[in-house]
Amino acid sequence: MFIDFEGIDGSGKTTLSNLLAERLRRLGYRVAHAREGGELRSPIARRIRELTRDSKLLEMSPRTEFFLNLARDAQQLEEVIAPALARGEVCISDRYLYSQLALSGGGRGMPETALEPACELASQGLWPDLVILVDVEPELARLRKRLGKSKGERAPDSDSRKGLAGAGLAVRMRESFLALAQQDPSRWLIIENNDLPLHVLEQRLVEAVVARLEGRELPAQRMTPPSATPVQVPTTVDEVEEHFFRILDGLEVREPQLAVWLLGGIPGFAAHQRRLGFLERFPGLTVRSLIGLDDEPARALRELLAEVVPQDVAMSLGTNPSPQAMSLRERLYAHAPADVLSSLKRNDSPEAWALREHALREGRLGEVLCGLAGVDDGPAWAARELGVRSGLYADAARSLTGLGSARADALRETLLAHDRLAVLRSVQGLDTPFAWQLRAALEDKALKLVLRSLTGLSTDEAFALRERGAPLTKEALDSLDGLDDPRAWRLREAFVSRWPATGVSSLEGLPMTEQAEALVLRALELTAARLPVLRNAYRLVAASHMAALPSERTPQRMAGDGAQRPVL
Ligand SMILES: Nc1ncnc2c1ncn2[C@@H]1O[C@H](COP(=O)(O)OP(=O)(O)OP(=O)(O)O)[C@@H](O)[C@H]1O
Ligand SMILES: Cc1cn([C@H]2C[C@H](O)[C@@H](COP(=O)(O)O)O2)c(=O)[nH]c1=O
Repeated sequence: MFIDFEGIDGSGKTTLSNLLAERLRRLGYRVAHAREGGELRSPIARRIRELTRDSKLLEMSPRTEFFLNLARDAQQLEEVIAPALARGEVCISDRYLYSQLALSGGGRGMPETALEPACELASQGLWPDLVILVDVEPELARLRKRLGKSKGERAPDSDSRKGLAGAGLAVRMRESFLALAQQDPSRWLIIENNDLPLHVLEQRLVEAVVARLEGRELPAQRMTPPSATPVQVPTTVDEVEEHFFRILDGLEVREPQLAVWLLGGIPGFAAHQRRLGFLERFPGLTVRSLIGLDDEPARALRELLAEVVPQDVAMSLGTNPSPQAMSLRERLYAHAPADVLSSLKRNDSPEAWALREHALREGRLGEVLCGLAGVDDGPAWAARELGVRSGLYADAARSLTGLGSARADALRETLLAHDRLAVLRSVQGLDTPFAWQLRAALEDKALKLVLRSLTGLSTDEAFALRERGAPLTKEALDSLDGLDDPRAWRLREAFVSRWPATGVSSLEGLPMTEQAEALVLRALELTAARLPVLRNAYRLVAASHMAALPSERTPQRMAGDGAQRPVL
């Protein structure tokens, strides 16, 4: 029997397919997993995969990508899947040709009728007996993936071609997978991976697959969580806090690390109380959740954990340039040099330069460059030039972020030949001819980064680009953070139903006016107050509570962190 796992990135395919293989083996079945632990078994397929992920290959067309992906699946089929089936084994695959239909069809917009014959050819008529669609809300999948990366489970792949089109691609792929499942209900089994602990999903999955292996019928196509009490949605922003912590209580039992992660950047007493509850089990994640916060409890927690998790403490400082943050960095440097140096962006104080000079004497040029964004003095330029001579192109490009001078653009021109995406990232917030030319050249190749580079811009050109991008991906709304322009409001209101969590987070930095409240409540209602939206809503509510406190009690927001919200 051939069992294929499908679903968007981060949906849980690798986790669940590995668990199933293990359980079936323990039950005595002979099982071959074509991608055990996430690694494709065929070396040729692995080489093709590298090609499809290479972020230098921005010109790869959707058709080329489709044929390469087919080649990868055809090779896995011939080298691994077909022989395992011929030996009479149960063969499990983590993605197969359906992924290519969903990516190239739903995701990239190629006509499915044209794709199907090519898939048929690649499959040689061999299609899975059972397809398990691990269905998850894309925002939740993104959160879990980010958390996994922060725990070091996965290598960071910010510079893979994957994801360059923006988070909207996963939303379209999910819709495609669900449509494929609907067209062929006897072959597809849908497992929702939103609210159930892994061990429960695993058990249900094993029972369903064993039923199929024993020739019994599958219970139902959709394995839905048992309906709990009717969903309650906040009807005023004052109810958001209670709802958020109630949902967080449930999550704390199932996925405690995700619960800590969701506290990222939330100010106020209630969130600090929760952090204390997590401190012992997850000190690193807990201190990281202080990003953007500079109140007394945040400072005390950092002091407490400086020796225990120095890297996380350094990260949690963001780019705060306060004297207290600088003196903590001096203590942390010996244990977390890269994170300390990276947190010196826009900081040209003598203390920051003392740290950089120390690092340069230790040969840490690349790490120094990573924290030079926005610094425009002589020593910064000397470091950049040395970086280029040493081949540190991406780091040199990073160091240019926020600089709009002719000198910065001249260096960008040089760096373009080496790393276009790094240069694109460096034009964030710039309204220069160079920045606009680059955006135009890369709009169809790296829409996510192009849209992100608009953060803080309110020109007509920036809004025109956002309007083109908003139907495709949420990053068009991300770049509205803090903008109170009528055009920003029109975009939020038009697209909050498509990108509800981002519609809410784009209100960051704005007062909680009636218009903002209405948008937040609409997003909550549209999504039945699902976690990613509820979490973003609570972050706004908590910030507005802080802003309403009498000024002597108002915890300071981190200076220098105006444009920084935790990447969740
Ligand atoms: N129900 C769950 N509870 C807790 N963590 C989960 C759950 N489902 C998935 N995860 C976590 O989410 C992350 C993504 O899961 P996984 O790697 O299995 O997804 P995937 O679909 O294989 O992703 P990709 O296609 O990107 O490789 C992992 O860190 C995994 O541990
Ligand atoms: C570019 C891109 C691809 N996918 C899908 C389609 C492919 O079959 C697989 C390859 O990825 P994997 O890491 O080897 O599983 O992923 C996608 O989901 N999103 C993308 O941006």
